[in-house]
Amino acid sequence: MTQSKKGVPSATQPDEHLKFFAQGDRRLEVANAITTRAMARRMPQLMRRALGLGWQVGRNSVIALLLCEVASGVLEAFGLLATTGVIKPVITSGHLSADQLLAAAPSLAVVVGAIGLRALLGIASTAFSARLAPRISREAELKLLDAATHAELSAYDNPGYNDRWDAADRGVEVSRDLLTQCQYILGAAASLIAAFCALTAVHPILLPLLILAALPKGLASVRAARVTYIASRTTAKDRRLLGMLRWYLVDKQTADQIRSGTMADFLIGRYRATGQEIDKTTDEAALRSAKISLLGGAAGGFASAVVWAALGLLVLTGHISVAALGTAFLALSRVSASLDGIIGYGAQLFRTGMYLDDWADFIDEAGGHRITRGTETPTGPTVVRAENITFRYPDTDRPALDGVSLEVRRGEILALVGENGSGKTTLSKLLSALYLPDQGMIDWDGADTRTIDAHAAWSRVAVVPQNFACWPLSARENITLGQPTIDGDDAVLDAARAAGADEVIDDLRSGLNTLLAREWWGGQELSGGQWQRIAIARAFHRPAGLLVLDEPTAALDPRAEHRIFSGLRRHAADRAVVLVTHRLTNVAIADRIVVLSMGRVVQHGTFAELLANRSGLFRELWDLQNERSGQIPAPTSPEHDVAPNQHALF
Ligand SMILES: Nc1ncnc2c1ncn2[C@@H]1O[C@H](COP(=O)(O)OP(=O)(O)OP(=O)(O)O)[C@@H](O)[C@H]1O
Repeated sequence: MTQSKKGVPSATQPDEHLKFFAQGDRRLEVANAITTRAMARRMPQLMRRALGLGWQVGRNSVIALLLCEVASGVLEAFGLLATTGVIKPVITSGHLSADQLLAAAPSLAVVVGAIGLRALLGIASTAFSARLAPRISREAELKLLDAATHAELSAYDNPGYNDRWDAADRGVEVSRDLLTQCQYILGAAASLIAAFCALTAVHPILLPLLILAALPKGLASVRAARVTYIASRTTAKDRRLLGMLRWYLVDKQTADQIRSGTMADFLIGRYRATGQEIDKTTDEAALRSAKISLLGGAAGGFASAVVWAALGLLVLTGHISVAALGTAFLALSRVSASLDGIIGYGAQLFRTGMYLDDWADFIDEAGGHRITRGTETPTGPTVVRAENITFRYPDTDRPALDGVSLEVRRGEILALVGENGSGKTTLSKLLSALYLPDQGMIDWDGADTRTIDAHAAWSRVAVVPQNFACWPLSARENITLGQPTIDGDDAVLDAARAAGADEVIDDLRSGLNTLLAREWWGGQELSGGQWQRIAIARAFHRPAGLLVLDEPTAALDPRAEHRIFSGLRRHAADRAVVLVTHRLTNVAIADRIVVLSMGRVVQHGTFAELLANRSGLFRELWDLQNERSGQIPAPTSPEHDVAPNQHALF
């Protein structure tokens, strides 16, 4: 909500509505600048791209497909030229005798044979293209997934990124049409060339006349395709919003809150309103397209009339025979159908091409965020140091971190403490090389994380994030993350024990082999705390130099929490540990504590030092957290006795 004063919304300013936001939609600008000439120039490039993609997934099928189309064109030319030979004996005498039929038989055989063979070739090329299309689509999808996983994590914070991803994803969807469209265009082009040859044989003037006749319709189809593409791009954000609303409405995670909060009608109302906005845009585009097509059709009809008039004139003036007129008639209808095919499928191909450009751009630069760090392979890390770092999320008013410096070494536990939004999670992501600072440097054993190979760096980090993933995999794979273990299950069970996940695994019907996904056939579901134990075991199992625990015990019961923290020191022996938590009793285990406020370090020291500083933020938070323990009624029986220092802790 827009604020007139800090935290106070202005009555005159409207509520902000959920709307995906993308700065400067580059593709829309490109679409607006598209001309028919540009489209015509683009066609061969798109055909090359289609065949190139096909080549990667099945070169034999591509060769077979091309041969089928060429052979089909050649057969068509022969068939058309043979038509004159069929008509001539019939119309020269005005009646049909057995001799005339016999004279026409060879030409007739060519015509019939050509038709039959072409039908067979058509079936074969459809089969080849059906074989290639899904493979092309999968290949395109795999390339996109590869690019997305090679984008910087910060890409997701960038408003334009999701939009580019969506456009690229649409490119994958349409990629399966690419080859079919090319196949139809190639087929139509082969037909056209055959008909051109036949027409030129009848009279050369017919050729330019035909091209002229085809132009208006062609121009109109191109413009209509552009209008449709622009509408599709304009509504992309709203369509994404629909997808998200659908997810919130039906997903298991929100299902209970949709019901208990009686949210369904409200969200469905939003869905309906957004759908209506999309409809409005697409209706306008459909109307514009129809108008353009109508104009193109009218102009094309007039141009065709001119061609037919010219043909009549040629017959009347004796420039072509009546038999040749028959061939011309067939060739002309073939030319018209072929041109329709080329233009229609060409326009579709062009639209597909625009989506594929989005896809190709994304693959080239991972939505503008391809990881381009250095290639240094990290050791350790033994010492992780933040040197005067500043970090700001895109389009935010103030930096999430401002001039932060700290250090954590192997064998040490460093705790990050502070109020909500003070920058703890952001800092932990920078320390683990998931983000890069805008200014300053994160240094791993003397190497700037900007110069370290990102994937190599992440393989040395173990993270338990606040929102950890519950992978629909077996319990073992959930701990090993599907990565091979050299010492079988021993290390997995060790990590599980340290995280208290051994009790969870013992209760599973097939132990480590149990699939942890209820909604998947046969899977078992865990409670929030049980999942958290698995997530901690996952981090403990990873052979990492840096262990980051962000609120690792938020869902754990006191016994499980106690077990984690009492065992943490053992894990810190050969790791640098960064612990983020609001439960200040837990940070007593840390060697040093850094207190953050509004992205800045406001205090640092040991637990005892910070507690002793009565005017510091840490002490204030500590007192607030423990204030209510003084209000707990004193125990009335000896078995409920609590040690004095436990009041302070719990
Ligand atoms: N993806 C993001 N895009 C924009 N701003 C963000 C993003 N993530 C965090 N912020 C902002 O950065 C600041 C620091 O957030 P961070 O999550 O690091 O705080 P935190 O101290 O971990 O908070 P908490 O205790 O609530 O987990 C906050 O002001 C937050 O609004």
